[in-house]
Amino acid sequence: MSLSVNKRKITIPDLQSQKGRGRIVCLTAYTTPVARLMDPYVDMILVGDSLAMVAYGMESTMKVSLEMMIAHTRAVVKGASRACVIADMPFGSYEKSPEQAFKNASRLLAESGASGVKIEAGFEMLPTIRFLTQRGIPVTAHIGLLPQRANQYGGFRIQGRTGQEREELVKLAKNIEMSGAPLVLVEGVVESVAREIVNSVAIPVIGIGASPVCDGQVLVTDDILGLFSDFTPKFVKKYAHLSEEMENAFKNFAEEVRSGDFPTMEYCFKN
Ligand SMILES: Nc1nc(=O)c2c([nH]1)NC[C@@H]1CN(c3ccc(C(=O)N[C@@H](CCC(=O)O)C(=O)O)cc3)CN21
Ligand SMILES: CC(C)C(=O)C(=O)O
Ligand SMILES: [Mg+2]
Repeated sequence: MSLSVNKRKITIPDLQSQKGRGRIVCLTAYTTPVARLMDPYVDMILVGDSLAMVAYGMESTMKVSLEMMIAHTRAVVKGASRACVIADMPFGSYEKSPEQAFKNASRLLAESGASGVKIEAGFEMLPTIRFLTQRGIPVTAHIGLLPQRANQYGGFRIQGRTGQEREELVKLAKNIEMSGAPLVLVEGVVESVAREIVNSVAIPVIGIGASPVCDGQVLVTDDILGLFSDFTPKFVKKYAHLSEEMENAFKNFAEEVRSGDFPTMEYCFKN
């Protein structure tokens, strides 16, 4: 059954109840109007640090500040009356220690009204996941392809292709569950590894480029709308081509202003 029949606010436990049932629907949003439009149709809205590349023209997700994440998450919370809002912790705001993570995650939640945070995690983040979840902050752990570590991998590289990577990812997912995380998000892994992860944990696994075996799917909204095209990952399906529509609108406006066709009297005040 879909959570979409619910009228009330979807909570993290509601999402957890979907393990092995319907699929959790998630998209990113960074602004109030976009959150408001998707709210009736999605279970979860992720305020991703992808906003660095999608909304600020930065070349990586590494330059987003906590202040930017707070401002955008607050805007999204305003537009989300039923979807569960989760915010990415920015690079540098949580890796140093569980205490640093708690300080910044609690600020992000308190100042935005989001329901939980997401961090990019390897084994070294397990104590932090435990520290936060034991203190009232539900942490979604993002594993697999970690965009905040692109410098280390030498780009956005699909994970789980070697036997060792595969074993480590499955072990990591199990440890994340044991550390108290309510959800795990898996990005850019081969199908067989995603399947093993989904079957190894009792918490929902939300996938991006991680095959249909996952308990939920997330994509970057600007990608599915055909608004962002600096690059298009193989896992993106375009559901609209808004760039073309916007370009047409800009071109037509410019032409009409230059020709004098806009504004006509119907757009003018008269006394
Ligand atoms: N607009 C946008 N969409 C995203 O999905 C996204 C972001 N931004 N920014 C942060 C990360 C970066 N992501 C990416 C970016 C590129 C590939 C990509 O091009 N992957 C190659 C495969 C490379 C390999 O085989 O190792 C591909 O062909 O899809 C994947 C994920 C996902 N995230
Ligand atoms: C791609 C998703 C999972 C994300 O982390 C983001 O949008 O920043
Ligand atoms: Mg992110």
